[in-house]
Amino acid sequence: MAEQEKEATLPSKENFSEWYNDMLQIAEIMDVRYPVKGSYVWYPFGFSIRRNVYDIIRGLLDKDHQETLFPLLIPENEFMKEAEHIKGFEEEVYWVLNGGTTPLDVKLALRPTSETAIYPMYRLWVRSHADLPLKLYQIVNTFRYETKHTRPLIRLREITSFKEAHTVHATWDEAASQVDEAIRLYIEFYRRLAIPVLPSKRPSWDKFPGADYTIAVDSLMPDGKTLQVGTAHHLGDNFAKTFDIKYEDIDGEQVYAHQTCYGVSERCIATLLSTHGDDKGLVLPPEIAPTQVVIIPIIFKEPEAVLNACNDVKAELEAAGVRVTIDDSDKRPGSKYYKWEMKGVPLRIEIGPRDLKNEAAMLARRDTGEKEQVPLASIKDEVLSRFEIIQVALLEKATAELNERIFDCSTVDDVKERVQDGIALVPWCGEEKCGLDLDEQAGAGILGIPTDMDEDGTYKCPICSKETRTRVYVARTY
Ligand SMILES: Nc1ncnc2c1ncn2[C@@H]1O[C@H](COS(=O)(=O)NC(=O)[C@@H](N)CS)[C@@H](O)[C@H]1O
Repeated sequence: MAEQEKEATLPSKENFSEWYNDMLQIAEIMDVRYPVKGSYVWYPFGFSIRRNVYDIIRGLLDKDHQETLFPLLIPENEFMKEAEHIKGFEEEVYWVLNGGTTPLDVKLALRPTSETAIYPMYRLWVRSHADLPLKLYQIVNTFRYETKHTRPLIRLREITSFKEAHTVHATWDEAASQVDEAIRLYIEFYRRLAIPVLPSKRPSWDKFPGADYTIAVDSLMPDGKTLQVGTAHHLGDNFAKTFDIKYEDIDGEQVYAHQTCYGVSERCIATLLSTHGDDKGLVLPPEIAPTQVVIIPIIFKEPEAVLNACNDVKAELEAAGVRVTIDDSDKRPGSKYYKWEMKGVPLRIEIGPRDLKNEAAMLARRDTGEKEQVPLASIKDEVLSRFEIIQVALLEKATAELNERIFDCSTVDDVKERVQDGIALVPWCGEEKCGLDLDEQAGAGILGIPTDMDEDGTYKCPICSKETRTRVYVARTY
């Protein structure tokens, strides 16, 4: 990529929307200039972040799932089988009508999600209870003709990094346990990105088309809006009945299976970059960072000795598995600091002639800016221990920021005010009408009922004043 001619500066993160757009370009994450609305191009640097992030979710899934790959094109007759599902996607699905100049005899859908591609095959694969549970996932591109405002990493028409898992179980309860397991996996996945997320059960009008219920995890973006960064759906036996997915149980009876599906997209990267970034650019958790350490030689005399010391440190860190580079370009140190801070490199090591004399090096943390001189003899341990410290510090900081922006509210006016900054926790009687009225009056919708919160109080619905023991998250959303 052409180096930035002059050092483009980011707007303040206070102006999140502008910061976000400029960050994607200046830090070389995604190039938004591709001539198809809702389709964007990964820069190699952004793609290496994506690879590190998706290696984490693969590692978590591979413990008891198998990765696979299904076709992109779905024949109309299969896509149109499950009524609820169609209703949910008919406005979003792209169709292929021709092969070259030949009209196709069967229209083909570009998968918006892959239930109707996978389940006809599950019908062939699932025969006996011994085949269950079946737990597969794939990481593919999917296509949704989004009519709302498209946004890189957040709302795409071509979702480039759609991780979708599809599981088959013998009973409704086993599928329900799998949904809970999926949410636990997502919470762990986001913990590894140092991102706190809020799990909640979506209201019935917001569940996945064709599902019995949906549990989602949401993150809070710097502008006070929440982002749905993962969902898990209990599909009951709805799709099994539609696609005839049955198994022979131990009594020899044919029984419809129960299923789940759960998905994450590149929104996980949107929240990673947005939550930890600052006015100088990205701040990356060490496990994700394509470059974890950059070594800057401070050369104004004894260049040989300084560069030798830098190479020795690089070799020692590489031997310990650290992703490290030396920036020995002829730029002045300040512009080097700018570049690597923009790319979110967690640690910078500065080595100059004075450091050599003291057999030490200067270690600078990207997340706090803290600089400390450390002995060259223990540089490897100093670096590795700081990776742990940075990971914990980023998660603690993001968790504190989230908790400060969840507000107990009892009136509509409270909600209206508080959702400008974050998430309102609001009593709800459970009636859809009250939920929709609240959305209309407060300008923010019900996210869902927290699944990790024990309620022991009684409250009054702010719309109808009915007594209730249930409270819901309410927020402005992407
Ligand atoms: N247009 C989009 N751009 C980016 N991410 C999206 C988009 N639409 C949905 N997502 C993300 O993809 C996740 C899964 O999508 S979904 O519709 O909720 N669920 C499914 O499609 C199910 N088949 C589980 S994979 C959502 O939670 C959301 O985080």
